[in-house]
Parts: sequence; C-alpha cells; structure tokens
Amino acid sequence: MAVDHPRLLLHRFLSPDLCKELEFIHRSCGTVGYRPNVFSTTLSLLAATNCAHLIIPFVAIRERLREKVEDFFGCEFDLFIEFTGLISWCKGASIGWHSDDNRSYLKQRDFAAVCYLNSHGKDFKGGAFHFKDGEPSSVFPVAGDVLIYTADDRNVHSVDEVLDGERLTLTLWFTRNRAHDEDAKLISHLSKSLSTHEKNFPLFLPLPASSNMYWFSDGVSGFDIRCARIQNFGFRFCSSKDQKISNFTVPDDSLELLNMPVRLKRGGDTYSKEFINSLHGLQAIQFYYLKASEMLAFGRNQGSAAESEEIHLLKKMNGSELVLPCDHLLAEKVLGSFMYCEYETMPFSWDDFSMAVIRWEEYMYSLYEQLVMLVPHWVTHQTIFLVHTSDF
Ligand SMILES: O=C(O)CCC(=O)C(=O)O
Ligand SMILES: [Fe+2]
Repeated sequence: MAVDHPRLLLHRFLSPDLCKELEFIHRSCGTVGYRPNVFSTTLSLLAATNCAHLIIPFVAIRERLREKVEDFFGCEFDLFIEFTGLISWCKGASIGWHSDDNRSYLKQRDFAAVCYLNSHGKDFKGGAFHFKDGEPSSVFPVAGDVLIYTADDRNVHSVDEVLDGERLTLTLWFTRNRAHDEDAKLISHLSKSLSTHEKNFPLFLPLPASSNMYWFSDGVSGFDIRCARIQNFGFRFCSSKDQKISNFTVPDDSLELLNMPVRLKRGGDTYSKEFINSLHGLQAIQFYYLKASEMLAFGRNQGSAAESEEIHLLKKMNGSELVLPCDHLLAEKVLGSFMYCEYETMPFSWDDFSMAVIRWEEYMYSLYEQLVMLVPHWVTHQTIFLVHTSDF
C-alpha cells in the first residue's frame, strides 16, 4: 500500500444485479440531497418512510465493505459504519478539492468507500474522480467498482462536473468512534417502529417524507422529484376516484396531492389501480423497469390463472392529471434523458405492468419478512449483520 496515499480501487466488487437493485431503491425512495443537484437515499430515510425493509439489500454489501476496509487498512474489528447512502449527482453537480474529514463535524470519519453503481460514458457524461496526488490519479466510474481511501488529507480529491445523465454511487464512511455508529441509531429506530407498527397502515407501503424533501429548485423554478422520475418513463400522476374533483378541496399546497391516493396515466390510458400515494406508484413503475427484460420474457403466458384474472380486472379508464407546479422542462434538463434512451424502444404493456405490481408486492413482503426475522438479532448484537439461516 502506498503509505503517502493509502487507497485501493477494486473492480467488479458489486454484481450488476446488486447495482440495479440499489438503483431501483434510489429512484423509488430518494429525496433532494445535501448539496445542489444531488439526490440521496440514506438508511435513516428508508426507516423513516416505512421502507425499512429496503435496508435488507444493503446488509451483505455493508458487511463485505467493512471487512475489506478493515483488512486493507489493518484495523480488524475496529470500525463502525458512520454513514451509508445512495447518492446521485445530476447535471451541474461537482465538488472541488477536499478531504472527507475536512469539517469539524466530520472529524470522526476515518475511511471512505465509494461504490459506483453506474458507468461513465454509458449512463452519464463528466463526473470523473481525481486524486490531487499519487496513483491512480483519475478514476472513471464503472458500475460495480469500489474506491476505498482514507478520509484524511493524504487523499485530497475532487469530482468533475456531471454534464448529462445521473451519476449514482453507494457511499459509506467508516469511523473508529463508537459514538458515531450508524447501526446503533438505526436499530433503536427499527425496533421501536416494528413494535409500534400502525395497525391500519399496510406493512410495507411507503409513507412520504415532508414535501420539501422531494422539491428540487434551481432558484427560478422547480419540480417534485417523484413527478420527474415517472415523467421520464412517460407517466403522469392522476387523481384517484376518491378525490371527487367537484367537491374535493385542493390543499393549500397542491404538492400535498402527491401524498394522497393517486392513479397512473401513460399516453391516453389511466390504470385503474389506486396507489396509496405517489411514492407507491413511483415504486411500481421503477420495479417494472427493473424487471423489464425478465418481464418481457416471462410475459403474461406463464402467469397463473389467478393472476390473469386479477390483471383483467384492471381496465383502462379516463383520469384527470394532477395539476402541480412542476417545471417538466427543467426536470428533463436536470435529470437528462440519457438513461431512458434504452427503454424508449421497449414496448410497454399494461398487462406486464400489472404483473410487475404483483411481483413488487411479493418482493416487498419477502423483504419485510426478512426484516422482522433479523431485527431481534440486530438488537441483541447491536450491529446490522447477515444472520445465516442455520443461526435461527
Ligand atoms: O462520488 C465520488 O466519486 C466521491 C464523492 C465525494 O468526494 C464525496 O462525497 O465526498
Ligand atoms: Fe469526498
């Protein structure tokens, strides 16, 4: 290891499927981030929005990363994870020379691990990573690769401005300071929320954070990230039948409509299923595109009779689009149409979409079941880890 610049670049550390799954989580749950033109999905956001089951796909990779960092820097069993988050940078985002512990409130950070979930040149333009000194001097993100470095001034680095598309990473910081252990805070939150789960609220349906967390603004106009994400796939949110427009009073802040039941519209069709809120609809759409290739192969033909019946009940109808103060042109400019090109030629089918909604529910439920099984073990050991089935 270079003593002056302790760092490591690992290729293909994450499988393509895991990269896609984490991308699905970010595009279904992410909020506006801590800096301009950045979006983020932290584990505490997932826990706070009734999506704690979506922490499950992170568990194994967090464990592998911690082992790798401890091993490489020779500090076995010494590290706590301080932060885990999916972070995406869209057009205009960049960061100048800095080290990751360069603020008084960041001093606890000892090491960073940045996992690239999509690729430079394919999914976005710009966004190359540079170290000020030492080798490698530049890193061009490739999905699956991980960059590990110390958070101190031996690894001063920068990221070029993103010029198009959305650059996505899973970023972790590690600390030797137990007081900054992310797991302890998450476990206490999870055990409380599982024991006091609202009886009337469906187990794994998303509950939105406050509307301003989804609002992207460039200072002149803005858009809601949930609307922007579905717009890029050709969808719009519609009012649900329960919102009788004639006597329905629009809340003062019309964005609150996104927290109420909605339907989805695409082209001239409105899908008759009601989603509990816009995040629920957004998750279904993102899941359809996550599974798109499988879905096309699997298709309607192999669905069970019960499923086919359910699908036929979901007829198309007329729906009125929600009137929201979203600047669609800005959304397209900021998020880019880069990644959506590959989907443009893909035929869309409502039957396949219905199948995706069913599969989404099964997937969420299976994650929820795993969470319920795991949390007591996490509470006992005060750490988030993979419990092997033989240990149950
Ligand atoms: O995403 C990257 O490549 C690095 C980001 C970074 O430097 C930071 O978040 O501090
Ligand atoms: Fe950094």
